[in-house]
Amino acid sequence: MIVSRLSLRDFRTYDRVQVPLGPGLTVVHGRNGAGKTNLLEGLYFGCTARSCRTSNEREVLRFDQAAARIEVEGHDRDGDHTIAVGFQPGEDKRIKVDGVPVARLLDAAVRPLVSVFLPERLELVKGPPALRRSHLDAVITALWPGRTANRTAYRQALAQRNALLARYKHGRGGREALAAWDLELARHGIALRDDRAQAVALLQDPFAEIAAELGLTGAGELRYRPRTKATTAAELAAELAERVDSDLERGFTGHGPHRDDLALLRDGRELRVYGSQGEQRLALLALLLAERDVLAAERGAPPLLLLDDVMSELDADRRALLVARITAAGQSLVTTTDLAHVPGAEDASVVRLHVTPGAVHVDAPGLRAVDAA
Ligand SMILES: Nc1ncnc2c1ncn2[C@@H]1O[C@H](COP(=O)(O)OP(=O)(O)OP(=O)(O)O)[C@@H](O)[C@H]1O
Repeated sequence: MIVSRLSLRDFRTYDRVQVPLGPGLTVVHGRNGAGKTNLLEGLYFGCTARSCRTSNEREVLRFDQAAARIEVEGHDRDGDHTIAVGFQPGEDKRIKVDGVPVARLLDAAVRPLVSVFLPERLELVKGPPALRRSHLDAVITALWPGRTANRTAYRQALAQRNALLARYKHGRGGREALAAWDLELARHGIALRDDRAQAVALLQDPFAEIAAELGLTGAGELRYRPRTKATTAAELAAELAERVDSDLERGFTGHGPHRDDLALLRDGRELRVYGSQGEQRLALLALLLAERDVLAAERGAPPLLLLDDVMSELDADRRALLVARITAAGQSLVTTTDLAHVPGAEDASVVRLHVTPGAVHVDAPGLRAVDAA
């Protein structure tokens, strides 16, 4: 779905605001603290029913307000669509797609896939492996939605096996039942390992190429680090059986794809450990852009790309390359304090949203003008 309009009510700094989005690039500009990221977050919330900034979603309510409402309008091959999200802390979100209530927005076929770059997301490069694993798994879901069921089955088998291990550790059960779960876990584990390997294989070349283009010095590399060396379910089950004594002692499963990592490297060294802040930012941006290319190739459409404040740390040549790349296909929204930092921002095809606290001035000669405050 291409988003054509975003409406926010009582979301962060916005009382009521309605803004258009361009089919290509939309640039959100304004001084520090004006509310640019709030607008980007509102768009993400409208497409996913989640915040991309905080796990404490209460924070998105405008100060002293009880409820927020976010609406996203757009269109795809099948026609026009509307996604509405009503959020009131303590209650289930009220989500409607084309007027029909749905329990989860992430399963809705019409919603756009969204990829977001925020300074907070540097944790993906710097943080623990679990963050990169779950990011990689989200990419797999976006690439091949049908494969999500295998991951869920793996997680369930792991929870069952861990429950048995914990019971044994506390003297409440034997170890006989474990073998059955080993096979189940191994079967789904090998499939999960294969999916991750396949996704990383698709991402590796674009990641290296884009990292170089954005100015990462040295060779950028994405490397999948599976825990297991097994290539079949039987081999993985055998590995699990070999380690069963230490698992019983610990009370949980210490081996398998739930311990995998995705390494981001520069000249063979981990950016997580050795990368500067600037290098880590470039690597994150390269990863998101590589995913966008791969998704465009596999799914026929790139995700909506939201880039918060990426321009300030790039030199003029890199900015031009980045804008050329993101405007080549798909829809994107970029925030900046300075419009001059986005080459081509003045083009007639670009929608410019000038943000001042609580209000947005729309400059979109190619679209119907909307002024909102
Ligand atoms: N729930 C809320 N209700 C009202 N205002 C809020 C809320 N949450 C944050 N703010 C205000 O939003 C402002 C920050 O907005 P935002 O993060 O969008 O700024 P920005 O334009 O992206 O700035 P920068 O360029 O510095 O990153 C702050 O003044 C903050 O007090």
